[in-house]
Amino acid sequence: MALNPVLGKLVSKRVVLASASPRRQEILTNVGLRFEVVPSWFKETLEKSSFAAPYEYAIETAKQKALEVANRMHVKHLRTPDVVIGADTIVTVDEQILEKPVDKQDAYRMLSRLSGKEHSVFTGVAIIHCSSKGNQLETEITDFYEETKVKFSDLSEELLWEYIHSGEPMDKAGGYGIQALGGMLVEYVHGDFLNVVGFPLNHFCKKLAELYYPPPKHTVQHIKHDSIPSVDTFENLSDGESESSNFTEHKGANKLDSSGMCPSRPVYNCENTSSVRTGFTVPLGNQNGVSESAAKLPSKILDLMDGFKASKALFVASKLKMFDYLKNKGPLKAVDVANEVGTSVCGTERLLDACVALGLLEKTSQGYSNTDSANIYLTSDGEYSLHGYIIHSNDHLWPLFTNLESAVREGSRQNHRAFGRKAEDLFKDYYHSQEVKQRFMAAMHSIAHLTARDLATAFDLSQFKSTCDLGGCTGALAHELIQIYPNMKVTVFDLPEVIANISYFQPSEQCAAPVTFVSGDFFKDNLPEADLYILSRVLHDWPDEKIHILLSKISAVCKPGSALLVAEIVLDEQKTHPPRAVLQSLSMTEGKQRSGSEYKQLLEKYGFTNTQFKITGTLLDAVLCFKKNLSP
Ligand SMILES: O=c1[nH]cc([C@@H]2O[C@H](COP(=O)(O)OP(=O)(O)OP(=O)(O)O)[C@@H](O)[C@H]2O)c(=O)[nH]1
Repeated sequence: MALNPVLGKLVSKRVVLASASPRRQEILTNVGLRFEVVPSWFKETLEKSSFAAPYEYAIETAKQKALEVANRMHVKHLRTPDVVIGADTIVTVDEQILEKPVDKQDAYRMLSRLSGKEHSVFTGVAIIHCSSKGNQLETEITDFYEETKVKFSDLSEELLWEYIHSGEPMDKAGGYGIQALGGMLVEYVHGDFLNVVGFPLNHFCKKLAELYYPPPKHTVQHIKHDSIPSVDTFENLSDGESESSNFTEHKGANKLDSSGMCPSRPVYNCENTSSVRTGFTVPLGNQNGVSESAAKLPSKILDLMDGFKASKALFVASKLKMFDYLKNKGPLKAVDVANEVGTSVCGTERLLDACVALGLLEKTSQGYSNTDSANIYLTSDGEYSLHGYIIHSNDHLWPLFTNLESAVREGSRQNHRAFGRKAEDLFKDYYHSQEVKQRFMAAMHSIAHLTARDLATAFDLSQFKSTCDLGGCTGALAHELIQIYPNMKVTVFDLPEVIANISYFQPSEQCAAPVTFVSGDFFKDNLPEADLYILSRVLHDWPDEKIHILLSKISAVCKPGSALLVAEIVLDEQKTHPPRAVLQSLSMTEGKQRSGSEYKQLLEKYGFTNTQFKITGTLLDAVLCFKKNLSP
């Protein structure tokens, strides 16, 4: 293994990544580095004009980020790390430094500036080796930077705004994420791709190699300056020599080669690109009988007009368990499915064809069969089955949405219209009718199981010895936590009616440490003791008075340094994205969805600080905050 030895040098050290960037965490995790994440509190406010070159600014910011964490850990937490890594990514164009956009207008300004041009992405990295002499923190700093050139195509206004509304630009230098949707804007990349994403892994490994394996003089000529030494090279080098702390400062080791901004040619415009959906043109006869390419079909609007039909087709096929039959017995002809399910042949054929059109099924001369996604997500026993949530959507949400107009007119829940009962009675029903109870739990379990891994790994939670998932229902997240953190004791706290029905949802293979289920009402009863509390998909459901009761109770039992992990969809600051959250709130009147700053404010009110966000872009985002230390 030629790759491991460099990073292997860090195995026995307490390594801290002083960054909240999920991309940096991912890049380093992917290569097997073990580290704690302690995001830096250093504000990126250094005076840019005081630096001769942009990379100097990025390096200095990276250094300050890492130093802040090293100092904080040493002084406040009395834990001196061995190595702290800090990084800062910036974009430069027209001699201007662009960081993360502060709002959508700012993102627009940045992206329109980058449109059609080549720009540079610099990531400054600081590697700080720490030691404690007496009470003093001693540091040895190594830093470097990497430059990558990126050229954007010409971006149309429509594309720019669509991209901005996706929410992707907001936490990214220069307002784009090359690793995701932003990749569509890029014509070419010259240099290290990962440097653009936020961490120049290759250069980092070379630096580690320089630090831990400084070449003895006689071998210098055998090691290419810009190569990561291979195993052979390592074996030829003496560890004893390299182990000494002869870390040198490599300040601004490379020079900015040129500004290299060349004017661009219009090459790529989404309006003309068939791979990007903007609608298509149809020839229309004009008044003179001459056909002209005129009206663009508004494909988005047409899709929305049909959306409810597609949803209902999915719901009905799920309710009739067609995906289950096809998984077990497919491919099947429509008549066979109809016989299995007990439905009409003509109706079944239409529904199956609709599912093919929607990409849920495949149709061949042998009959209909499930797509891979249908097997995984739509069958009731699929690995990540959404069946429970789909049935909940059909039986519960659909009737509520049917009464949306009345909800908007009256500003109130429509349970009485949809179900002939008030909301509270209905909620009680969930726990009185066995069928409704199972349906509701299956729905919650579907989403919890699907999102569990993302949530459990959104932050490094290994510091917490005990966790309590409040309203954790079937324990889907709890089981995942134990898989990932085998030393963690996890308790699920939920209503007695829920706990009584969890057995069906337990994994067949038990983890090393079983999840503990405790029944109680989190608004009334004492909460189990824990270092970390979790509220997943709870806060959005309740009115402010209830949230006040719940957060006051959690705050009261949390010791300083304990934490609360909230899993919700976090709205952007305009509160219009992502659409899933905004649409979900149409059926609520008591609870509400919140933006990042609203969550931060709410949590601070109950003594939780250092709020960190992980916007996953999937079903749930994660917010981690810590109970404030008592003032000395
Ligand atoms: O193509 C991409 N370009 C940039 C990014 C991400 O952008 C940010 C850059 O911001 P910064 O260096 O200040 O880092 P933060 O996220 O604020 O975290 P710190 O706690 O380290 O300050 C960075 O996250 C890149 O990953 C991208 O994702 N794609």
